Amino acid sequence: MNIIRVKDVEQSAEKALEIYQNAVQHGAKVLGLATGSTPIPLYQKLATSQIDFSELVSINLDEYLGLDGEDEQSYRYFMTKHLFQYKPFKHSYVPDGKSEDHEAAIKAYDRIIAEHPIDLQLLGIGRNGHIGFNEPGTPFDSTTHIVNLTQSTVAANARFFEKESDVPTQAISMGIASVMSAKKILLIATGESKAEAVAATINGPITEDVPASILQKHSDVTIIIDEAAASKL
Ligand SMILES: O=P(O)(O)OC[C@H]1O[C@](O)(CO)[C@@H](O)[C@@H]1O
Repeated sequence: MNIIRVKDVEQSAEKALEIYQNAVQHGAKVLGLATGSTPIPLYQKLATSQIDFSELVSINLDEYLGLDGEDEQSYRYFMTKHLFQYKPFKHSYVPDGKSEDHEAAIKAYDRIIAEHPIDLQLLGIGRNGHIGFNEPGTPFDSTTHIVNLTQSTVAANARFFEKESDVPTQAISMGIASVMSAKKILLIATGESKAEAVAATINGPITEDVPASILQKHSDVTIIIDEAAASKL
């Protein structure tokens, strides 16, 4: 694991931008993307950068079940708002949260990942160590699947909704094995609320109780953390 400690959120985004510039210059063709508040400063820098994504493919980690791409709370909408409207990709895949046939949507997404091997996978991390929507207890060999969100995750994501009861309780998420299949992984964690999860991910045992701890087994992981997120290392 390559740990990059930075002073604050701004520096985390600057450092992450360098990694994207380098990856695209070296021929990256498929970018695994994440949502949540952590990646927003990076997306702002990518949106105003000189990088051309029009020949690249993006594959997003997850999508709430029951929301379609036009729903302002959907992750497709989030990605369009923060990145795709400024930097279109050749194709941007997001799991289908509105499919009537979840099994078909899951199989289709696994096929997309198999046909487009991810060169650089961006991750945030949940306060409970989740990656994507892979909550604690998710098998390390999981591929795309339907997840039941924990109360901690529903509460953490409620800030984007009118009220907590509006937060979907299920999502369709790339699995941990799907994430681990990426050639390179970049995890960004900022803020005190992630300090425990970061310490468990980097120094803790590899356990399904902390999904991100599996990253210790990946050959090319970079973790960018600010001082607050590094405070329990
Ligand atoms: O970056 P945030 O908003 O703290 O979210 C942390 C994690 O929670 C999720 O948004 C899922 O709830 C992940 O996609 C994200 O990595």
